[in-house]
Amino acid sequence: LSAQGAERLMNLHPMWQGPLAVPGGDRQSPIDIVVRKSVLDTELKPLKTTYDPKTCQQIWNNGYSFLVEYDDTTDKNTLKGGPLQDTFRLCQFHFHWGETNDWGSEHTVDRRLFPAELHLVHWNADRYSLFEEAVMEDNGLAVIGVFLKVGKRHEGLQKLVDALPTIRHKDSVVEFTCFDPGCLLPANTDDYWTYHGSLTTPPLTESVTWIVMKQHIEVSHDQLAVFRSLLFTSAEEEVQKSMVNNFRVQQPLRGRTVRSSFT
Ligand SMILES: NS(=O)(=O)N=C1NCCCN1
Ligand SMILES: [Zn+2]
Repeated sequence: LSAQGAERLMNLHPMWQGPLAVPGGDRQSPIDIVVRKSVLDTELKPLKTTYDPKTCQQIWNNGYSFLVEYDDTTDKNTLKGGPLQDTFRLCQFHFHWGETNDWGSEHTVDRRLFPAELHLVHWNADRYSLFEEAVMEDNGLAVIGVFLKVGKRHEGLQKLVDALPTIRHKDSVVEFTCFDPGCLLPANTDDYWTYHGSLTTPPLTESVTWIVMKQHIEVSHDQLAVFRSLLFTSAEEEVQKSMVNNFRVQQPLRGRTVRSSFT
């Protein structure tokens, strides 16, 4: 097995932590955001999100995280502005978290870890007609990252937390409607860092414009504990493994510049 083969295997392993970048990958994610090395870009515009809660369809456990999926066959849920030239459509959001509140996020800020990180995944609907096409293309995707901190209860999140026990096992799906993903964004969405990177789970393609919010959101300890009650394993498997630490290790910056929309 060549080194490259081993790398590919490593990245495909179910609990792959992908310590290595994708072969030849020089824009992999996640990364540590070194604040004093980020470059202010005054051309960066405010983010413009328009989400329609009625287009929320289902919530399911894919064996690595849980995803809330939206109907992306029309332009009902869009992301524009910020560093983006085109209009992007939301297809799903999901989270990454740790087994304790001491770690769990994928990105870090000056090495600071957060207990969890939300990813809102969008694809470029001006250039492509399906997520699957956009995922392979430069500038095909835009993912908003939001850090979670443990504090007061997040009222908007509770409807989602209440659904998690019904999708404990891998591959379980339930209908999930009327959820506004906008309620998970911080109050201030004008301050963010942005850089060109990749998906942090397979296919790890380098097609993502990352937009990482400076302001975090707060969730309660108990809400986050319910995330950890999910399982990586399906109902059939004998040994049940709790879904925790579903984050990728950080990747080399490879000379990339992280831009900031604020000083
Ligand atoms: N964690 S991530 O970068 O969003 N990775 C993803 N991989 C598959 C499709 C959606 N997102
Ligand atoms: Zn993610």
